[in-house]
Amino acid sequence: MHAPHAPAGHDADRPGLVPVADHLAHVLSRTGLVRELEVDVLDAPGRRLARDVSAAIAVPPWDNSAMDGYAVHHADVADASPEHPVTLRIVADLPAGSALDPALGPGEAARIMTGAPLPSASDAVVQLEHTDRTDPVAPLADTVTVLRAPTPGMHVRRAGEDRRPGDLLVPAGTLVTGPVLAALVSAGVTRVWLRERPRVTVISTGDELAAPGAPLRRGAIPDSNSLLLAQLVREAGGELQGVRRVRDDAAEVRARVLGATAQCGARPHVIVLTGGVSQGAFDPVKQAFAGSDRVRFVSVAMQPGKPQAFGRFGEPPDHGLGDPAGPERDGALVFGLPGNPVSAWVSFHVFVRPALLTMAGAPDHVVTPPRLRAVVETGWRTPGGRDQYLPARIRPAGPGDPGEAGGLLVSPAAALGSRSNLVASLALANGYAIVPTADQAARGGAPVAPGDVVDVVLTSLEPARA
Ligand SMILES: Nc1nc2c(c(=O)[nH]1)N[C@H]1C(S)=C(S)[C@@H](COP(=O)(O)OP(=O)(O)OC[C@H]3O[C@@H](n4cnc5c(N)ncnc54)[C@H](O)[C@@H]3O)O[C@H]1N2
Ligand code: MOO
Repeated sequence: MHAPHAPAGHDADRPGLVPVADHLAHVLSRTGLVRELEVDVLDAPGRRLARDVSAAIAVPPWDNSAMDGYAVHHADVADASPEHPVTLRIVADLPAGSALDPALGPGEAARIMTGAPLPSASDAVVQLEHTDRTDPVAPLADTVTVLRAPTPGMHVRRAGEDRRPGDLLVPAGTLVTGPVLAALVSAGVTRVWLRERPRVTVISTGDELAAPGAPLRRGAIPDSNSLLLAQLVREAGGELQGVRRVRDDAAEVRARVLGATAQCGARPHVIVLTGGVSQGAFDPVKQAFAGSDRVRFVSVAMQPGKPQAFGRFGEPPDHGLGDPAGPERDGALVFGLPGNPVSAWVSFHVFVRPALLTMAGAPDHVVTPPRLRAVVETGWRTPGGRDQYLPARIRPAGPGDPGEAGGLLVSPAAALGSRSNLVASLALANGYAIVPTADQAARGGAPVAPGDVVDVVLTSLEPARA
């Protein structure tokens, strides 16, 4: 595993740039855990476990059969073969769900279905294909002839073989998915301690922004960032507290931020702003926090995503203090992301998502997404002096493709390559490629070329089209 967001090589010509890893470390150092709460296990899906969960009952709960067949005494049939078949008397019929525990004397067997509890007296199951009773729907006969000997314990699933009562079932930090829920209910767990979802307010800024679908006057564009970020928040396990659009007016931006953190009820843990963080004459987010030492503006050594604002501001989030002495006491976590849509998308993945996951108690290996290696299919230019984060189409190599079969291939999502305004092409990205500053320098500024190998991070498990 690579170091989290490997540091950008410090570029001598750009002394003001903060390495990506340093900015991320600063963000995470100011990020605490949200509150934990105990809920019914059926309300758990989609949230993370706050505490380890142990099995309350054995899984499986009792010895049972792994095959449709006949429960036997192993000793009775230890020498059975086609040449020396052994005939047993059938004394019981045990479908799955049967509560019976029939006594089996010597020379006796019970017909048994997959999942039915094994009679206490039995120590092996002969699958029906190894008997003379191969018709699964035939009425129960009086006898069965065993043609092949089972091994001792054959086709028996032992009580507790998966988990015994008290065994660790699922560790803290795990997201409750379908399989996790299946494990919890199978192990008799009825209540679990979860982290609440981090509550997030999204605020987009800009005089040019029109409501999605509204007619566009000259100069206007649809406000896509607020929808982009709202959906990314949901996908990262956050709970949307509100989505707002604000004009390029610093006083209004400040009022909105303060208003969000002061509202009655559940205040947001996080406020994500987009736009207005750069050098423009009307950049309202920058002006809204001017003079505040609580929200700082930095230039991060990444492309896109260079201008970033980050800090804590406003009232602390209520009903949500995981640790009252933790960083939450300093107000909501505030991110000011650049307005260019690709910059906002990359910035969310690199800084905001790790913070949301950390708040929810995700383990480090989840907070830091794995970097995979991919062979470049179509090349692209690099910016130089900043780590490049390129929206990419990533897919497994098939027959006739370059690289090893099953290995990953990567291409730019946009035909125009690495430009932070290409919002329409973002739809094709299922991840991003990372070309560190040092690697760009090592190649003397030459473009990334087909056949090169680069790091990629998947943002979706759905592979790109060939
Ligand atoms: N003189 C300089 N100009 C710029 C610099 C710089 O260093 N010096 N940095 C550039 C970089 S890099 C970026 S990134 C952008 C960041 O700009 P802002 O965060 O201030 O964002 P805006 O100026 O408000 O908008 C930039 C761009 O994005 C569009 N946008 C904004 N909000 C939305 C939205 N909600 N939905 C869709 N599109 C949005 C906006 O229309 C602009 O085209 O600054 C560069 N300039
Ligand atoms: O950093 Mo900007 O985010 O290059 O487009």
